[in-house]
This record gives sequence, C-alpha cells and structure tokens, in this order.
Amino acid sequence: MALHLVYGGTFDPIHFGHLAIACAARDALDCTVRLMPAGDPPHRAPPGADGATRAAMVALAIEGVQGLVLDHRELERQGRSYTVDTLAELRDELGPSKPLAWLVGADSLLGLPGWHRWRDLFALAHLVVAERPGSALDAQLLAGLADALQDRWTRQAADLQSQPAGRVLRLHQPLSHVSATAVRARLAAGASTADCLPPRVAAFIHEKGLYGAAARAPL
Ligand SMILES: Nc1ncnc2c1ncn2[C@@H]1O[C@H](COP(=O)(O)OP(=O)(O)OP(=O)(O)O)[C@@H](O)[C@H]1O
Ligand SMILES: O=C(O)c1ccc[n+]([C@@H]2O[C@H](COP(=O)([O-])O)[C@@H](O)[C@H]2O)c1
Repeated sequence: MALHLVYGGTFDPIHFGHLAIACAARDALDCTVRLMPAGDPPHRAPPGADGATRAAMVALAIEGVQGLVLDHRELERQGRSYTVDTLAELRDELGPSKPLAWLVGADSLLGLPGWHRWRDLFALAHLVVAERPGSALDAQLLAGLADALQDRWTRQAADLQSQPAGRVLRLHQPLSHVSATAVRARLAAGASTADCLPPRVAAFIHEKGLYGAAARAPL
C-alpha cells in the first residue's frame, strides 16, 4: 500500500534545505511527498509571510519537481495548526490500515515533547526524521522522548509500508546548513541567497518586497 507522506513546515520561506529532505524522503520511501504549509504554526512567532504567500513560494519551488506536491489542508483550517489534528483528519479519511507518515527535521523531533498531545501522534502516523546540523539525535534525546521512541526506530523503509503507524525512520541525507531564519536575515541585509533559495522563489520575494528584500536581487 502506498505510503501517504506529509511534510509540514512554516516554509517562511521554503529553501534548499527543505527541498533536499523532501527529495531524499521521496527517493528513500518511493512515494509522493506532500508539502503542507502550517496556517498558524504552533510554538513560534507568527511567520513573516502569510499562509497564501508561503504556499505560493512552495508551489514555485516544486514546479517541475517530480514527486513533490503542495497540500493546502492546514491553510484551510481555522485556529492553530496542531499536527495531531491534521493527522487525525487524515487517518479518518485514509482508514485504519493505510500507512501514513509525517516528515520532520531532527530539531523538530527534539522538540516533540512540547507538541500538543504528542504521545497520540504515534497511533496516527509514522515519523520520518531528517538529520540536521546542530541537532544530534543520539546525544540530545530528552529522557521522556527516548523512552517513547525506544521500540519504534527502524532502518527499514518497508516497515513504513507494511504498518499503518507507530515507527520512526531516520533519513540519511546530505546535511544542509540552510535555515529560513538565516535566509530572512540575508534578504533583509541585501545579501545573496543564490545558494539557499530556488531562483523562482528569490525572484518572487524580491518582486513582492518580502522580508525586507529590495526590489532587485543582488548580482
Ligand atoms: N536544513 C535542514 N535540514 C533538515 N531539516 C530541516 C532543514 N530546514 C528545515 N528543516 C525541517 O523542516 C521542517 C520545517 O522547517 P521550517 O519551515 O521551520 O524551516 P526552518 O529553516 O527551520 O525555519 P526557521 O529558521 O524559521 O525556524 C522542520 O521540521 C525542520 O526541522
Ligand atoms: O502540533 C504541534 O504542537 C506542533 C508544534 C511544533 C511544530 N509543529 C509542526 O511541525 C512542523 C514544523 O514546524 P516548524 O515550526 O519547524 O515549521 C509544522 O508543520 C508545524 O505545524 C506542530
């Protein structure tokens, strides 16, 4: 049964780090990756760009990229975009046996104990965790999190296809140091973003003057 894989993020803006892990997950798990911008992301300051604008940038970034699609689900829902609510909605729609997974970066996994009803997530979906510089999974695992994850780790992509939920797969992909925070800072400073943003996204940002960017990108 094909895995339903969702990649949730603020995407403020989407950058090469996001695209790299989405493509790595697509290839490792042989499935479509659904990039889902959070409407009102929990546990962080409000995004610099509104939901429709962040979704437009995701659409530009994935145009022509095989196996990546934009999913508007959380933008269409009112209130905080809690992942547990999104996964419960999807589980209702997919039924009890179809495999469902949520893709996160390692820093997000380490923050999981702060998420709304986080222990309920494992009954709804698998987690796919992408390594991220500065977020060492082995050393930093919080005590409560390590217990919750202990019997769930797998190295086998097939385990995510054969079970509906509850496993945690570590995605090994080339590490990317890009962050949206750094991208926003570069845009505001008038510095080049050529090594962290797809050209179409950069052009859109400059055209709209987002994040304090000048009308023209630096040469
Ligand atoms: N370079 C990266 N490597 C691995 N995972 C990443 C990377 N960038 C983002 N992610 C993951 O993608 C998801 C969405 O990230 P998000 O949109 O918050 O981007 P960000 O770069 O972390 O943004 P910000 O700097 O604004 O916090 C999160 O789970 C995050 O851990
Ligand atoms: O449900 C929660 O409590 C929760 C807390 C923090 C983050 N999330 C989700 O995790 C994804 C990555 O979050 P962020 O803030 O790193 O973009 C995004 O889809 C968020 O909605 C979800």
